[in-house]
Order: sequence, then C-alpha cells, then structure tokens
Amino acid sequence: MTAFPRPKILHTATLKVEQVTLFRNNTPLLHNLSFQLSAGSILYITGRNGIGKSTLLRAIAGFILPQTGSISIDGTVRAANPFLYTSQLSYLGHLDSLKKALTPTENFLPFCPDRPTILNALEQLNVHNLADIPIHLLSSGQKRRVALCRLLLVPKSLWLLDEPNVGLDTSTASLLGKMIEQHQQQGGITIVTSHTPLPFKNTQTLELAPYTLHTPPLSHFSDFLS
Ligand SMILES: Nc1ncnc2c1ncn2[C@@H]1O[C@H](COP(=O)(O)OP(=O)(O)OP(=O)(O)O)[C@@H](O)[C@H]1O
Repeated sequence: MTAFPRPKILHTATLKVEQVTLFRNNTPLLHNLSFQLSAGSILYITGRNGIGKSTLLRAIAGFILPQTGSISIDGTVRAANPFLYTSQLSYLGHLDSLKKALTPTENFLPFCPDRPTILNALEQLNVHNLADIPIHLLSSGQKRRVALCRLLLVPKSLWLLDEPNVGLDTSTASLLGKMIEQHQQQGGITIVTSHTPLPFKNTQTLELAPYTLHTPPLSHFSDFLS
C-alpha cells in the first residue's frame, strides 16, 4: 500500500455519543442514539435520503447542538472547550470547505505554511498541476481531490467524511480508501456517510431508520458497535 508522507496523529481519541436526540425543522430525526468509538475504528453510517446521516455527522463536528444528550471527544464536549474539541477533528462536507477565489495552495497556507509540503499533498491526490489555479475554475472531482489533501496536511484523530466518494473517479476513490486504512492503522477514527458499503475489514455499520421506527433501547447501538 502507498505510504502517504504526513505527520502522525499526536494521540488517539475516543468518541462518545450518548443518548443523542436530533431535530431538524422541528422534526425529530434521531432519538436516544448512543455509541462509542475508540482508536482505529471505522464507522459507516447509511440509510435512505433525508434520514439524518449528514445531520448526525454535523452534530459530531459540533456545528449543530443535539436537543438532548451529549457528544464528547476524550470526555470533552464542544461547549466546554470548542478549541480543544474542534482541534481533534477534520470534517469534509458536500461543499468541500474551500475558498473559491483562492488557489489550492492559498487555501492550505493558513493550516500548513510550508509550500513544498502542500505541493507534496496535492501530488498524492494528483492535483499538483492545479496548485495555483483558483478553486472556482476546477471541476467538482478536482475540488474534492483538493479538499481531501487537508486530511494529509493536518493530522487529526477524527475524520468525518460526508459522502466523500461523490464525484471521485475510481482511482481516486481507491486512493481515499488507502488513506482511510492508513489513518486506521495510526489509531485514527473515521466516520463515513455513504450509500455504498465501504470496502474495509473491521468496519462497523450504523443504519439509520425512520424516527418512528427508530426508538431502540439505549444499549442498542453500543451493543451493535462493540
Ligand atoms: N440546514 C438545514 N436546515 C433545516 N433542515 C435541514 C437542513 N439540512 C437538512 N435538513 C433536513 O434534515 C433532514 C435530514 O437531512 P440530512 O441531510 O441529514 O439527510 P441525509 O441522510 O444525509 O440525506 P442524503 O442521503 O440525501 O444526503 C432532511 O429532512 C432535511 O430536509
């Protein structure tokens, strides 16, 4: 497997989701969801369109607050220490989190002030030839490749990837698979939402069901994911 030259994670983390209830537009999506992930876990969240996969991922990222329950990384909830909480995770959503007027290099300089390191990461994803072209001129697949470089540039324990394969060609999807496997080997945790099963061993699956059918006992997902 290709070894990606990137900094090692400084420590491994534990993610705890405890009795979480999430609403959107006053509509309940998830009820009393509990699970725990430790070093080296890969969690695959699946379920039909609109069931709440992205909402759960955004809640774990700390962008939205659950109506009840708590989400913690190594015992810290976001409200108690937002900097410490968010410093441990990388979130890759549908919008790629790239500033459109800036080039890939300019986007990454605030995280990684070393241009050769940035170029190296871009090369891993085969987009080094686009290093100085503004993001708004790139195709959607090229933007996604550039966005994935952030995972290589900034070491984080927890990767939150919302449908990361969308727009990727087969070879880049396989490259992303290798990155996730390497992250796992380094003790990182990856949570992926997707409509297609992940090709990894030791993957745990959380299939979200409609709220009305989805009122499991609190231990349900903990047992399922142990
Ligand atoms: N920003 C928002 N404000 C209000 N409601 C939202 C927002 N984003 C999503 N929703 C609603 O929350 C529900 C869950 O959406 P979410 O994006 O989490 O689903 P999903 O399972 O990720 O769907 P998909 O598979 O289509 O990506 C949907 O009914 C959606 O309309």
